[in-house]
Amino acid sequence: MNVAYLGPKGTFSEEAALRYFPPNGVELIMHDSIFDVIEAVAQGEMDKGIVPIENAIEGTITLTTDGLVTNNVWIEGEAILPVALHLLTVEGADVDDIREVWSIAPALAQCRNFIRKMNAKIKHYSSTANAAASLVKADDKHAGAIASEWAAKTFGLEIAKKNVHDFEGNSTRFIIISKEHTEVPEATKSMLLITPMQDRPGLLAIILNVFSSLDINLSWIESRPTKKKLGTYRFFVEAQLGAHEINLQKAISILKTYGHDVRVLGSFNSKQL
Ligand SMILES: O=C(O)C(=O)C[C@]1(C(=O)O)C=C[C@@H](O)C=C1
Repeated sequence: MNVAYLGPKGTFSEEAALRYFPPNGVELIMHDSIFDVIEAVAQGEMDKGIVPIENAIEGTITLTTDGLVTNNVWIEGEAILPVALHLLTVEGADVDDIREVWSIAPALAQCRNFIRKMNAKIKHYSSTANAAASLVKADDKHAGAIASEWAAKTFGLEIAKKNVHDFEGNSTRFIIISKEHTEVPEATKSMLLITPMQDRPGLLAIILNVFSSLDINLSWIESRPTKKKLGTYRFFVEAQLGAHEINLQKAISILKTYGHDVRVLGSFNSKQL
């Protein structure tokens, strides 16, 4: 079995993949972007993929939610990884001389206050590890990369400042995706994508009422623009109930009779890494 993840070597995605999948019989294949991972799974080039969907500080990783809208993949698992971000520099660099901080957007956002205090500019890379690798290549003493301890070791960089994320207890939630709809019979969570038929007063309240009236607890709700007209949205709704449960099926059919489009994106269990 092959598993796609965001590379290069040394990303949090790689760490999550190594901790989630058993070592035997699994080949981890790195990809250049989160979107490439989702697409490779949707097109059947990869058996499975692992991508970040939510961070405790920054919230939703919209690259992933948008990828789920446009690609037909199935969420079969969830894994929560503790995330410690550090400022990495090349040997001999002085933290006081750092003028630029490099990383992937969600990691930069998790250290926003720290970077502001440093008075540094930001530069975007496709992953924390890509920023670290680019720093080694550039050998720039005026730049630092926000990445993991594992990335520091992998690329031979120094940890100039430890734990630079703005709030303690940082973690990122990853989803495990596949092309096939593998039913997990004892799944305790499901993810739905609801595209309302048309806007009307109390639309979201009406949708949420369907779940509360069936005693279904929701653990996550996120709206994303339809990208067709300003002010129109789709809703990602995560329920604490497997897709096989009768109450969830009832909720889906009620929402459909209201005319809303409902896609079940997956049904899964959560794992702490
Ligand atoms: O760049 C990486 O190391 C990733 O695996 C991506 C990513 C993300 O985009 O959220 C994953 C976990 C952390 O939140 C920071 C970066």
